[in-house]
Amino acid sequence: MTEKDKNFTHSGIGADFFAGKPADATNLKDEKISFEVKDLNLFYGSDQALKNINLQIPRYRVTAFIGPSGCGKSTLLRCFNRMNDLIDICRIEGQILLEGQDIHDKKVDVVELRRKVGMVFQKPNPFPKSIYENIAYGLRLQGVRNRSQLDEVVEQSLKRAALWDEVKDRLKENAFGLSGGQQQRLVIARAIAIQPEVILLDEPASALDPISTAKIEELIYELRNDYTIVIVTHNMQQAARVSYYTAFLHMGELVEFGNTAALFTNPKKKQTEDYITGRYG
Ligand SMILES: Nc1ncnc2c1ncn2[C@@H]1O[C@H](COP(=O)(O)OP(=O)(O)OP(=O)(O)O)[C@@H](O)[C@H]1O
Repeated sequence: MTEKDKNFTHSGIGADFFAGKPADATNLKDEKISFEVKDLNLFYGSDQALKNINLQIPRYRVTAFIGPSGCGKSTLLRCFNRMNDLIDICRIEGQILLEGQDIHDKKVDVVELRRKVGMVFQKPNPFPKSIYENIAYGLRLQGVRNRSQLDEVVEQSLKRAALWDEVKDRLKENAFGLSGGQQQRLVIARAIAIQPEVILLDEPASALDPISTAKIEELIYELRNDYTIVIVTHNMQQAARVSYYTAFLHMGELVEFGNTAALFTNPKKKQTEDYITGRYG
């Protein structure tokens, strides 16, 4: 370990953490891109929360957003499925392209955008329905009535979310009877059931105990090759464990974006280094 690497042990993440992981296995320029953010500025009333963000989110990779409280991580995440549309005082300038299509274009159906870009929040939010109906809900909205088709999707989605074995004998029970960690995996299964391309995770494990957190992290790892995943996290170890790319934000600006191992062991910007070594945040 070099002298510089030793500096990173404050956050518990040093070069050792990444031993064996390829630091620069893939360059961003070689990736297919899901989202492209161009000159994005976002205002809540007269307060600017995001400043001139330019960013690409690689397809079928896990990208983590890290940074101190209030730096704009959740705000940026909510831009990707236009959840900020629901906030009256929010105004956006710039462009966000999903697979080349401007998501603010008049032709874009927001309901369809949110089907393609699913979102999971900090607090699990199952519907007050049975476990089965939570998963079947989105399909029923799409007009699927065929029972065996619904059964199949429910089973596959719950398996994909690593929950099937725990709930297969109680599918008719209310989802509120599940533990917090199980509810969060149920919500992820509900998102998976309608075949999204992207899954946005806003601090998905911060309300969970360590064992449930580990299960969510394992699940993210399992899903990483089939979905573009963007995760907001306060927990740098979590970002280091689950993500392939990391974006560090500070006071509404994107300070640094890069391969996670490289960003944590060899940050290019002083602000990033200060944050990951625990000097502030
Ligand atoms: N609905 C809103 N109305 C007005 N201001 C908001 C709203 N949501 C967020 N903000 C402000 O925008 C800034 C960025 O907030 P945001 O929640 O995106 O940051 P964050 O990095 O996710 O923070 P945290 O880690 O604490 O969740 C903050 O100054 C916050 O007060």
